[in-house]
Amino acid sequence: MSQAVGTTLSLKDYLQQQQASEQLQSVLFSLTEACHSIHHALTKGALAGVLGAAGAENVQGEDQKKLDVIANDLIKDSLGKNPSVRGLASEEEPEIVACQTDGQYLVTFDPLDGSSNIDINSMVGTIFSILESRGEHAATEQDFLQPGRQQVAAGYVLYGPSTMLALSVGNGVVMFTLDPSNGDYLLTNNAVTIPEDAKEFAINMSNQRFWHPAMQRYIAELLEGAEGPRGKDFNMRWVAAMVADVHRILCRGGLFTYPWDSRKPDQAGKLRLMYEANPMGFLVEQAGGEVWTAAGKILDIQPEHIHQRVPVILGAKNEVLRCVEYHGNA
Ligand SMILES: O=P(O)(O)OC[C@H]1O[C@](O)(COP(=O)(O)O)[C@@H](O)[C@@H]1O
Ligand SMILES: [Mg+2]
Ligand SMILES: [Mg+2]
Repeated sequence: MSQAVGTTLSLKDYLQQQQASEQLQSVLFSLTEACHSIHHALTKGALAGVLGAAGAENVQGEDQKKLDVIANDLIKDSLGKNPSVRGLASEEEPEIVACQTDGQYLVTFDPLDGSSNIDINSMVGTIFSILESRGEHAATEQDFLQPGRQQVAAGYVLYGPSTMLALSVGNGVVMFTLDPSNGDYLLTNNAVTIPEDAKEFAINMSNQRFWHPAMQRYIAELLEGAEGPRGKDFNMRWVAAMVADVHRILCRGGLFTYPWDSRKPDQAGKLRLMYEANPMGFLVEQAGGEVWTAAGKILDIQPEHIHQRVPVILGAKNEVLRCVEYHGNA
Protein backbone atom coordinates (compact mmCIF):
# COMPACT_ATOMS: atom_id res chain seq x y z
CA MET A 1 0.00 0.00 0.00
CA SER A 2 1.27 3.46 -0.66
CA GLN A 3 1.39 6.14 1.96
CA ALA A 4 0.56 9.60 0.64
CA VAL A 5 2.76 12.41 1.90
CA GLY A 6 2.35 16.14 1.59
CA THR A 7 5.89 17.02 0.67
CA THR A 8 7.87 18.95 -1.87
CA LEU A 9 10.92 16.70 -1.69
CA SER A 10 12.29 16.51 -5.22
CA LEU A 11 13.81 13.50 -6.92
CA LYS A 12 17.21 15.17 -6.56
CA ASP A 13 16.71 15.75 -2.82
CA TYR A 14 15.60 12.14 -2.40
CA LEU A 15 18.59 10.72 -4.28
CA GLN A 16 20.94 12.86 -2.21
CA GLN A 17 19.28 11.62 0.98
CA GLN A 18 19.82 8.07 -0.28
CA GLN A 19 23.49 8.89 -0.97
CA ALA A 20 23.14 7.78 -4.60
CA SER A 21 26.35 8.43 -6.55
CA GLU A 22 26.46 11.53 -8.81
CA GLN A 23 26.66 9.17 -11.79
CA LEU A 24 23.57 7.19 -10.80
CA GLN A 25 21.70 10.44 -10.17
CA SER A 26 22.61 11.72 -13.61
CA VAL A 27 21.40 8.49 -15.29
CA LEU A 28 18.08 8.78 -13.45
CA PHE A 29 17.78 12.44 -14.50
CA SER A 30 18.43 11.50 -18.15
CA LEU A 31 15.68 8.89 -17.94
CA THR A 32 13.15 11.08 -16.15
CA GLU A 33 13.80 14.06 -18.48
CA ALA A 34 13.10 11.82 -21.47
CA CYS A 35 9.92 10.62 -19.74
CA HIS A 36 8.83 14.24 -19.31
CA SER A 37 9.13 14.61 -23.10
CA ILE A 38 7.19 11.35 -23.61
CA HIS A 39 4.51 12.72 -21.27
CA HIS A 40 4.14 15.77 -23.57
CA ALA A 41 4.03 13.64 -26.74
CA LEU A 42 1.30 11.46 -25.18
CA THR A 43 -0.68 14.46 -23.95
CA LYS A 44 -0.82 16.03 -27.42
CA GLY A 45 -1.87 12.69 -28.94
CA ALA A 46 -3.68 13.01 -32.26
CA LEU A 47 -2.98 16.78 -32.34
CA ALA A 48 0.72 16.00 -32.79
CA GLY A 49 0.09 13.15 -35.25
CA VAL A 50 1.79 10.63 -32.96
CA LEU A 51 -0.96 7.99 -32.80
CA GLY A 52 -1.20 4.83 -34.89
CA ALA A 53 1.17 2.25 -36.28
CA ALA A 54 4.76 2.97 -37.25
CA GLY A 55 4.46 0.48 -40.10
CA ALA A 56 7.34 -1.69 -38.86
CA GLU A 57 7.92 -4.67 -36.57
CA ASN A 58 10.34 -4.79 -33.67
CA VAL A 59 12.91 -7.58 -33.24
CA GLN A 60 10.29 -9.68 -31.48
CA GLY A 61 7.89 -9.61 -34.45
CA GLU A 62 5.46 -7.19 -32.77
CA ASP A 63 3.93 -4.27 -34.69
CA GLN A 64 5.48 -1.01 -33.53
CA LYS A 65 3.31 1.99 -32.76
CA LYS A 66 4.61 5.46 -33.69
CA LEU A 67 4.85 6.23 -29.98
CA ASP A 68 6.94 3.08 -29.33
CA VAL A 69 9.49 4.52 -31.76
CA ILE A 70 9.22 8.12 -30.49
CA ALA A 71 9.62 7.04 -26.85
CA ASN A 72 12.53 4.77 -27.72
CA ASP A 73 14.34 7.57 -29.60
CA LEU A 74 13.79 10.11 -26.81
CA ILE A 75 15.25 7.79 -24.15
CA LYS A 76 18.08 6.59 -26.39
CA ASP A 77 19.10 10.18 -27.25
CA SER A 78 18.97 11.28 -23.63
CA LEU A 79 20.99 8.32 -22.29
CA GLY A 80 23.38 8.39 -25.26
CA LYS A 81 24.58 11.88 -24.24
CA ASN A 82 25.20 10.86 -20.63
CA PRO A 83 28.90 10.20 -19.79
CA SER A 84 27.88 7.68 -17.12
CA VAL A 85 26.04 5.35 -19.52
CA ARG A 86 28.16 2.46 -20.86
CA GLY A 87 25.35 1.02 -22.96
CA LEU A 88 21.64 0.53 -23.35
CA ALA A 89 19.29 -2.25 -24.37
CA SER A 90 15.70 -1.59 -25.40
CA GLU A 91 12.72 -3.75 -26.22
CA GLU A 92 12.54 -1.82 -29.50
CA GLU A 93 16.22 -2.23 -30.52
CA PRO A 94 17.46 -5.46 -32.10
CA GLU A 95 20.93 -5.22 -30.49
CA ILE A 96 22.42 -3.48 -27.48
CA VAL A 97 23.67 0.07 -28.13
CA ALA A 98 27.19 0.80 -26.86
CA CYS A 99 27.65 4.34 -25.46
CA GLN A 100 30.66 5.60 -23.40
CA THR A 101 33.43 3.04 -22.83
CA ASP A 102 34.13 4.40 -19.34
CA GLY A 103 30.47 4.81 -18.35
CA GLN A 104 29.56 3.09 -15.09
CA TYR A 105 26.01 2.02 -15.86
CA LEU A 106 24.01 -0.12 -18.27
CA VAL A 107 20.35 0.72 -18.78
CA THR A 108 17.62 -1.58 -20.10
CA PHE A 109 14.15 -0.26 -20.82
CA ASP A 110 10.70 -0.82 -22.26
CA PRO A 111 10.14 2.65 -23.75
CA LEU A 112 6.37 2.29 -23.92
CA ASP A 113 4.70 -0.52 -22.04
CA GLY A 114 1.09 -1.36 -22.82
CA SER A 115 1.33 0.20 -26.25
CA SER A 116 -1.94 -1.42 -27.42
CA ASN A 117 -3.56 1.12 -25.05
CA ILE A 118 -2.23 4.14 -26.97
CA ASP A 119 -4.99 4.25 -29.54
CA ILE A 120 -7.72 4.06 -26.88
CA ASN A 121 -6.16 6.91 -24.85
CA SER A 122 -5.54 4.62 -21.89
CA MET A 123 -2.64 4.07 -19.52
CA VAL A 124 0.90 3.31 -20.70
CA GLY A 125 4.31 3.63 -19.09
CA THR A 126 8.08 3.45 -19.39
CA ILE A 127 9.94 0.74 -17.42
CA PHE A 128 13.68 0.88 -16.72
CA SER A 129 16.44 -1.07 -15.02
CA ILE A 130 19.99 0.07 -14.16
CA LEU A 131 22.94 -2.32 -13.82
CA GLU A 132 26.56 -1.66 -13.05
CA SER A 133 29.32 -2.23 -15.57
CA ARG A 134 32.91 -2.70 -14.45
CA GLY A 135 36.27 -2.08 -16.12
CA GLU A 136 36.68 0.04 -19.25
CA HIS A 137 35.54 -1.42 -22.55
CA ALA A 138 32.82 -0.95 -25.12
CA ALA A 139 29.58 -2.51 -23.85
CA THR A 140 28.74 -6.00 -25.10
CA GLU A 141 25.54 -8.02 -24.74
CA GLN A 142 27.36 -10.21 -22.23
CA ASP A 143 27.74 -7.21 -19.86
CA PHE A 144 23.94 -6.95 -19.66
CA LEU A 145 23.35 -10.60 -18.80
CA GLN A 146 23.22 -10.12 -15.02
CA PRO A 147 20.55 -11.59 -12.73
CA GLY A 148 17.90 -9.04 -11.72
CA ARG A 149 19.13 -9.19 -8.14
CA GLN A 150 22.17 -7.18 -9.25
CA GLN A 151 20.10 -4.17 -10.37
CA VAL A 152 21.23 -1.00 -8.61
CA ALA A 153 18.00 0.80 -9.37
CA ALA A 154 14.76 0.16 -11.21
CA GLY A 155 11.48 1.89 -11.76
CA TYR A 156 8.78 3.04 -14.10
CA VAL A 157 7.00 6.17 -15.18
CA LEU A 158 3.24 5.72 -15.48
CA TYR A 159 1.44 8.10 -17.85
CA GLY A 160 -2.04 8.20 -16.30
CA PRO A 161 -4.34 11.01 -15.20
CA SER A 162 -1.14 12.24 -13.55
CA THR A 163 2.34 11.11 -14.52
CA MET A 164 4.09 9.23 -11.73
CA LEU A 165 7.55 7.79 -11.16
CA ALA A 166 7.94 4.68 -8.96
CA LEU A 167 11.56 4.10 -7.98
CA SER A 168 13.77 1.84 -5.93
CA VAL A 169 17.49 2.36 -5.41
CA GLY A 170 17.56 -0.75 -3.22
CA ASN A 171 16.12 0.83 -0.10
CA GLY A 172 12.34 0.42 -0.42
CA VAL A 173 10.01 1.89 -3.01
CA VAL A 174 8.90 5.51 -3.31
CA MET A 175 6.66 7.38 -5.75
CA PHE A 176 6.91 10.85 -7.23
CA THR A 177 4.36 12.88 -9.17
CA LEU A 178 5.51 14.90 -12.20
CA ASP A 179 4.77 18.61 -12.28
CA PRO A 180 4.45 18.90 -16.07
CA SER A 181 4.88 22.68 -15.98
CA ASN A 182 8.54 22.46 -14.97
CA GLY A 183 9.54 18.77 -15.19
CA ASP A 184 9.99 18.37 -11.40
CA TYR A 185 9.21 14.99 -9.88
CA LEU A 186 7.98 15.52 -6.29
CA LEU A 187 7.78 12.78 -3.66
CA THR A 188 4.15 11.85 -3.01
CA ASN A 189 4.39 8.31 -1.55
CA ASN A 190 7.31 7.55 0.70
CA ALA A 191 6.76 3.99 1.89
CA VAL A 192 5.20 1.63 -0.61
CA THR A 193 4.40 -1.84 0.76
CA ILE A 194 2.40 -4.77 -0.59
CA PRO A 195 0.23 -6.53 2.03
CA GLU A 196 0.90 -10.29 2.31
CA ASP A 197 -2.73 -11.22 1.65
CA ALA A 198 -4.91 -10.06 -1.20
CA LYS A 199 -8.43 -10.02 -2.55
CA GLU A 200 -7.72 -8.80 -6.07
CA PHE A 201 -5.97 -10.49 -9.00
CA ALA A 202 -4.93 -9.57 -12.54
CA ILE A 203 -4.71 -12.01 -15.44
CA ASN A 204 -5.88 -12.05 -19.07
CA MET A 205 -8.78 -14.50 -18.59
CA SER A 206 -9.24 -14.98 -22.33
CA ASN A 207 -6.20 -17.28 -22.33
CA GLN A 208 -7.62 -19.55 -19.62
CA ARG A 209 -7.88 -22.67 -21.78
CA PHE A 210 -4.17 -22.44 -22.67
CA TRP A 211 -2.82 -22.28 -19.09
CA HIS A 212 -1.00 -25.00 -17.17
CA PRO A 213 -3.45 -27.09 -15.05
CA ALA A 214 -1.93 -25.68 -11.85
CA MET A 215 -2.74 -22.12 -12.96
CA GLN A 216 -6.24 -23.27 -14.04
CA ARG A 217 -6.80 -24.62 -10.51
CA TYR A 218 -5.43 -21.54 -8.73
CA ILE A 219 -7.61 -19.09 -10.71
CA ALA A 220 -10.69 -21.37 -10.61
CA GLU A 221 -10.53 -21.32 -6.81
CA LEU A 222 -10.35 -17.51 -6.79
CA LEU A 223 -13.41 -17.38 -9.04
CA GLU A 224 -15.38 -19.69 -6.73
CA GLY A 225 -15.11 -16.91 -4.14
CA ALA A 226 -16.82 -17.20 -0.76
CA GLU A 227 -18.48 -20.51 -1.77
CA GLY A 228 -15.18 -22.14 -2.77
CA PRO A 229 -12.10 -23.42 -0.91
CA ARG A 230 -10.73 -19.88 -0.41
CA GLY A 231 -13.82 -18.83 1.54
CA LYS A 232 -13.74 -15.22 0.31
CA ASP A 233 -14.60 -13.23 -2.81
CA PHE A 234 -11.87 -11.91 -5.10
CA ASN A 235 -12.07 -8.94 -7.48
CA MET A 236 -10.36 -8.91 -10.90
CA ARG A 237 -8.69 -6.13 -12.94
CA TRP A 238 -6.72 -6.20 -16.24
CA VAL A 239 -5.43 -2.94 -17.74
CA ALA A 240 -3.35 -4.74 -20.43
CA ALA A 241 -0.36 -2.60 -19.47
CA MET A 242 1.91 -4.31 -16.96
CA VAL A 243 3.04 -0.92 -15.72
CA ALA A 244 -0.52 0.03 -14.72
CA ASP A 245 -1.38 -3.39 -13.28
CA VAL A 246 1.79 -3.41 -11.14
CA HIS A 247 1.17 0.20 -10.11
CA ARG A 248 -2.23 -0.83 -8.77
CA ILE A 249 -0.62 -3.67 -6.82
CA LEU A 250 1.95 -1.28 -5.31
CA CYS A 251 -0.89 1.09 -4.38
CA ARG A 252 -3.49 -1.33 -3.02
CA GLY A 253 -2.11 -4.87 -3.14
CA GLY A 254 -3.05 -7.96 -5.15
CA LEU A 255 -1.57 -10.56 -7.46
CA PHE A 256 -0.54 -10.09 -11.11
CA THR A 257 0.34 -12.90 -13.49
CA TYR A 258 1.14 -13.36 -17.15
CA PRO A 259 1.74 -17.10 -17.02
CA TRP A 260 3.18 -19.56 -19.53
CA ASP A 261 0.52 -20.77 -21.94
CA SER A 262 0.34 -23.30 -24.73
CA ARG A 263 -0.42 -20.88 -27.58
CA LYS A 264 3.31 -20.72 -28.34
CA PRO A 265 4.63 -23.69 -26.34
CA ASP A 266 8.26 -22.91 -27.18
CA GLN A 267 7.97 -19.34 -25.89
CA ALA A 268 8.61 -19.17 -22.14
CA GLY A 269 6.09 -16.38 -21.60
CA LYS A 270 4.94 -13.06 -23.05
CA LEU A 271 6.74 -10.60 -20.82
CA ARG A 272 10.41 -9.69 -21.24
CA LEU A 273 12.85 -10.55 -18.47
CA MET A 274 15.18 -7.59 -18.82
CA TYR A 275 12.73 -4.82 -19.72
CA GLU A 276 9.65 -5.81 -17.70
CA ALA A 277 9.99 -8.72 -15.25
CA ASN A 278 13.32 -7.76 -13.64
CA PRO A 279 12.64 -4.06 -13.02
CA MET A 280 9.08 -4.72 -11.83
CA GLY A 281 10.38 -7.67 -9.80
CA PHE A 282 12.94 -5.43 -8.08
CA LEU A 283 10.21 -2.94 -7.12
CA VAL A 284 7.80 -5.62 -5.92
CA GLU A 285 10.42 -7.40 -3.77
CA GLN A 286 11.53 -4.04 -2.38
CA ALA A 287 7.88 -3.41 -1.41
CA GLY A 288 7.70 -6.78 0.41
CA GLY A 289 6.09 -8.86 -2.36
CA GLU A 290 7.14 -12.06 -4.14
CA VAL A 291 8.14 -12.45 -7.80
CA TRP A 292 8.27 -15.92 -9.39
CA THR A 293 8.09 -17.73 -12.72
CA ALA A 294 6.30 -20.69 -11.01
CA ALA A 295 9.62 -22.60 -11.07
CA GLY A 296 11.84 -20.10 -9.24
CA LYS A 297 12.40 -16.50 -8.24
CA ILE A 298 12.68 -14.21 -11.25
CA LEU A 299 15.47 -12.04 -9.81
CA ASP A 300 17.72 -15.14 -9.57
CA ILE A 301 17.46 -16.03 -13.27
CA GLN A 302 20.75 -15.88 -15.16
CA PRO A 303 19.69 -14.22 -18.45
CA GLU A 304 20.77 -15.92 -21.67
CA HIS A 305 19.93 -13.11 -24.07
CA ILE A 306 18.59 -9.59 -23.80
CA HIS A 307 15.18 -10.26 -25.37
CA GLN A 308 14.45 -13.35 -23.23
CA ARG A 309 10.84 -13.88 -22.12
CA VAL A 310 9.54 -15.31 -18.83
CA PRO A 311 6.26 -16.30 -17.18
CA VAL A 312 5.52 -13.88 -14.32
CA ILE A 313 3.62 -14.30 -11.04
CA LEU A 314 4.07 -11.35 -8.67
CA GLY A 315 2.56 -9.41 -5.82
CA ALA A 316 1.07 -10.40 -2.45
CA LYS A 317 3.39 -12.91 -0.77
CA ASN A 318 0.80 -15.45 0.37
CA GLU A 319 -1.04 -15.52 -2.97
CA VAL A 320 2.13 -15.84 -5.07
CA LEU A 321 3.49 -18.64 -2.87
CA ARG A 322 0.17 -20.51 -2.97
CA CYS A 323 0.08 -20.28 -6.77
CA VAL A 324 3.70 -21.49 -7.00
CA GLU A 325 2.93 -24.31 -4.56
CA TYR A 326 0.11 -25.52 -6.86
CA HIS A 327 2.80 -25.81 -9.56
CA GLY A 328 4.72 -28.04 -7.14
CA ASN A 329 7.58 -25.62 -6.62
CA ALA A 330 7.11 -23.49 -3.49
O1 LIG B 1 -2.77 -8.08 -24.56
P1 LIG B 1 -2.37 -9.08 -23.52
O2 LIG B 1 -2.03 -10.42 -24.11
O3 LIG B 1 -3.33 -9.15 -22.39
O4 LIG B 1 -0.96 -8.58 -22.96
C1 LIG B 1 -0.85 -7.52 -22.09
C2 LIG B 1 0.57 -7.42 -21.66
O5 LIG B 1 1.37 -7.09 -22.79
C3 LIG B 1 2.12 -5.96 -22.52
O6 LIG B 1 1.41 -4.85 -23.04
C4 LIG B 1 3.46 -6.04 -23.20
O7 LIG B 1 4.14 -4.83 -23.23
P2 LIG B 1 4.46 -3.95 -24.58
O8 LIG B 1 3.28 -3.07 -24.85
O9 LIG B 1 5.68 -3.22 -24.12
O10 LIG B 1 4.74 -4.92 -25.70
C5 LIG B 1 2.16 -5.86 -20.99
O11 LIG B 1 2.35 -4.56 -20.57
C6 LIG B 1 0.80 -6.38 -20.61
O12 LIG B 1 0.76 -6.94 -19.31
MG1 LIG C 1 5.97 -3.90 -22.15
MG1 LIG D 1 6.90 -1.79 -25.04
